Amino acid sequence: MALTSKAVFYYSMTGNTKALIESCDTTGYAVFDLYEMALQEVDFRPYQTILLGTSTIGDGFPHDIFKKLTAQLAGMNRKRIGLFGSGNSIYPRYCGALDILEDFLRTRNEILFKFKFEGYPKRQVMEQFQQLLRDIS
Ligand SMILES: Cc1cc2nc3c(=O)[nH]c(=O)nc-3n(C[C@H](O)[C@H](O)[C@H](O)COP(=O)(O)O)c2cc1C
Repeated sequence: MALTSKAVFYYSMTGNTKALIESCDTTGYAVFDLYEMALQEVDFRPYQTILLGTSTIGDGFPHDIFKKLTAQLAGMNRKRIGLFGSGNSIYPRYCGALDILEDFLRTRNEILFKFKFEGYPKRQVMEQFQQLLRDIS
């Protein structure tokens, strides 16, 4: 697989983050639902551009699966990364999972965007995200 290829890896608890990615035309991207995968099946290495999606739980954290993927995430180097995910602004750390992932990944990789949205994605949110996907070469 070419190193220029693109992939989306996402985890969604109640389907909001999943609904965003499913609303978009993801032609050109390999799309992986982390909920459906065994840990050992997750491999970021073949992809140069990686979109990571997660909602936020706890007190502003990504889902546990990302903790279990720490070694793989730490191994990411010179990737182009986009972060996206749903949250709820009644919590003090709105979509904090994305901030944590950004902090963890930004020194070794290029962060293309961080796209936070509230609850189930509205049409405008879907359109904005679709545009982001189109803008990534
Ligand atoms: C126990 C719990 C903790 C949460 N903590 C946060 C939080 O700290 N920050 C936030 O923005 N949203 C938080 N949320 C809201 C979810 O991220 C939000 O409902 C989101 O839309 C779920 O998206 P998903 O269906 O893609 O998993 C929390 C939800 C639950 C159930």
